[in-house]
Amino acid sequence: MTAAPPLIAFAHVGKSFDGGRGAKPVLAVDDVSLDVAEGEFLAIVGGSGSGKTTLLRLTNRLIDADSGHITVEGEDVRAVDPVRLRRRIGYVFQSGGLFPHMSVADNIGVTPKLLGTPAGDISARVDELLDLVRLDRSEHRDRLPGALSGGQRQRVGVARALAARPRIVLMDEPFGALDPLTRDALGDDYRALHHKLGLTTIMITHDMAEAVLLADRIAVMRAGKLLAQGTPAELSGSDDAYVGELLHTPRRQAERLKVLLPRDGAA
Ligand SMILES: Nc1ncnc2c1ncn2[C@@H]1O[C@H](COP(=O)(O)OP(=O)(O)OP(=O)(O)O)[C@@H](O)[C@H]1O
Repeated sequence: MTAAPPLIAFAHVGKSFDGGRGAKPVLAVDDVSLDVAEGEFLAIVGGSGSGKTTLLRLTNRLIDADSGHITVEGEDVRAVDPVRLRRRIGYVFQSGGLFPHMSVADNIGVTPKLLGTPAGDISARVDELLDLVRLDRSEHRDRLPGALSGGQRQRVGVARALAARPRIVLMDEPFGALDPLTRDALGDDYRALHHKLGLTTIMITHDMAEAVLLADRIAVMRAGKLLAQGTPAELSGSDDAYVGELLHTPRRQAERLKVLLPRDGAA
């Protein structure tokens, strides 16, 4: 039996940026090879400046690689028109990335409108998406992003990313700025959506605990390089010191919490 081809594949991908003012170029992504299978939820974990966002932006050609190849659904991304590619790939930004002067409904409907979808169909799709991300239709449809909580804004960001029915969703620290309860609820809700819609998701997070709880597989980046990849259980057996360090904190916290909170306090 042959294995299914990956839905997204990075092969020896490299990307540098001009360091500016005669400084050395910054090697943001350094020879990264990584496959993401259809239906998989992959978390990319790493410190600030490790190249996570650059890797995500290379996937939908917000920027182009200097070397190597990236394929999405079997096509080399360089052979695909970037605008068409981006319509096939949902993108959720850290702070929602919503247009502040546009209502929730208009924000969610922006891509269907660009695709020439009739107004009535867009309106029905907006309602469907609000239900999907568990926002009350009548309460939220006409609000401006500034009148939403951070968690509600992220829900709208997810709805907008899903509007054109993509098979792939890229998320750049989507829940990082939220309080822990909202973050947990949104993470769980998104994970359920990922399964229900049969999505393939790549999510960036600084938080190894979040990655372990949500993702099927985790890729660890440091200084532009892919240090390790695997299921949480596989990473747990890694002998890489940095991976061990990243796993140490959630492990230690879990052990301390078990002692300090012997009984589940939830109702
Ligand atoms: N447009 C750019 N021009 C110049 N340098 C850039 C640009 N984008 C990223 N870099 C540099 O590339 C490196 C990787 O940046 P990147 O944003 O991919 O890291 P990151 O892991 O996503 O960081 P963070 O977690 O802080 O968002 C950093 O040194 C950054 O300064």
